[in-house]
Amino acid sequence: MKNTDSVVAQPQINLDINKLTPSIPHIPFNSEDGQLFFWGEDYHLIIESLSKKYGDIYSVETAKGNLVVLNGYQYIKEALVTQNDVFNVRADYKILQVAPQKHFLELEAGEPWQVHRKVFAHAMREYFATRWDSIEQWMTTEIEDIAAVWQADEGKPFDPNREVSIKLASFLHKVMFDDRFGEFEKGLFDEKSLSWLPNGFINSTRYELMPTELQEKYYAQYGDAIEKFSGNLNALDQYVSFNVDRRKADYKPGEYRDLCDYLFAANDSVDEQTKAALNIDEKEIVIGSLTQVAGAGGGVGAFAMRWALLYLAAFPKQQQRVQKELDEVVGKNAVPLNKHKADLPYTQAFISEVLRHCSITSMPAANYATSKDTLLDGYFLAEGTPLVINNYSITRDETLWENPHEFMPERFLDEDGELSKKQLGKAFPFGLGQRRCLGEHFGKYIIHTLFAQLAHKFEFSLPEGKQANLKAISGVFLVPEEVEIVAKSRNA
Ligand code: HEM
Repeated sequence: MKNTDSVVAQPQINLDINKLTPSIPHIPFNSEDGQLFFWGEDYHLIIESLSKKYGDIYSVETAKGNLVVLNGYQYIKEALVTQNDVFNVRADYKILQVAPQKHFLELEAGEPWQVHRKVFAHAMREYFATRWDSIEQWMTTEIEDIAAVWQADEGKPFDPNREVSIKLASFLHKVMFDDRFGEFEKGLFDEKSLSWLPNGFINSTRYELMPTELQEKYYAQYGDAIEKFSGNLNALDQYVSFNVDRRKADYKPGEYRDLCDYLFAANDSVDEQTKAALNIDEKEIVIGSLTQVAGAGGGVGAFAMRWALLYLAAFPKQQQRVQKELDEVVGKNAVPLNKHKADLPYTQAFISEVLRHCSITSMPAANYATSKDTLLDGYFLAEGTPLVINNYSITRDETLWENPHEFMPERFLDEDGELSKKQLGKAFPFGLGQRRCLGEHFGKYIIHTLFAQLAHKFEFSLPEGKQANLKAISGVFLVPEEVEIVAKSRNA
């Protein structure tokens, strides 16, 4: 036992760490910049421009307390990687606490998140370990269907979103539920629906952080996006729940037909006591996981493809180089598959540069918060401080990229023309740290395969007399404001 005889009583000193550390540059709500932060349209550009004035860390006054914004690779890396045990929980927004979103893995925190992430990752590993050949065949079939529609409409300007969204959703449906999209599923989603998700989330959080007396005015301006955001999440949830119930009816433990069955098994692998203590159940583990697959894989995958085809049309010389590489490595009449990927450095560099330049994931999918008191570069952040992580700033960080505003696929190649690991290590479209995307490998597969097969089949251009418009609708994901391209079959 410890001898306490010699311990002398120490005088009590109450240190207020808040007073001992420098104060974070602050933007009051009623200042011009505060109003810009809350009411402006291009959120990613606004938070970026404020960082030029206030620095890479600043705070914004809200009706619920201060919100801290982190910009630039150094701050974001220090928070999400070095202090990943502190910057790993979610901010306390009402919009995130209602079903269906409260079941999504990315919105959970603490032990329920850890358990959910572990079993979801395990289920995906088990599923993908044996399915790659079939997956590649399903994907190729869906892309052939896309191509048939575009060939029939050859020469007419179009937005690739419709065919890509529906066929990608159909592919994911096969992965999750072992059959392709039917007319019923197609009817559930309209082609533009997922494009509303990105700004809906930002507008919902800004609405919650406003003083009550201003919320009505805010709603009049942004309510449409907020309603569509919730409506689309509900549609996604209904679609997944309906199919999970259908698969559950004839699920046989030990016989795995699809990813849904692996998730039933994952749910069974967590004992009931643990689930009860953590307040998680089958709704989180099966439906919450599959909603991520459908929403993230389908939504972000289609956004990425819209951008990628737009960049091909806007940069014809670079498009020719992609196609030359595909023809030489794959062959003019063969289909680009996963096995070719390693021999297609320029094609991969082009995709990496699209994701960097369009800054597809300009913010993490949900706002972060701190799990305990901490210091960041000497600044004090109390437990529960809500944060906005400005990933867009990494894609424009001049200390990382030469001429960051220019589109230059070759920046991802080394002097031997191979993909540069060093450059890839500075781009984070799938996030950083403990909460990095769980579907990164699969997400990359989806983007690469769709891109390589479509670029191999078609030459894309802008409609006659039209200038490239690379402007984005702002949100947690950046989506193109408008895409209109023309496709010409390369095999004609
Ligand atoms: C298609 C391209 C995709 C991109 C660009 C992407 C990007 C991201 C990003 C930026 C995050 C947020 C990281 C953070 O909070 O800091 C994220 C989270 C997540 N993504 Fe993806 N994602 C994609 C596809 C997928 C797919 C196909 C799946 C599932 C199969 C998936 C599952 C998840 C999950 C579960 C999380 C939450 C992780 C957590 O909170 O622990 N994603 N993703």
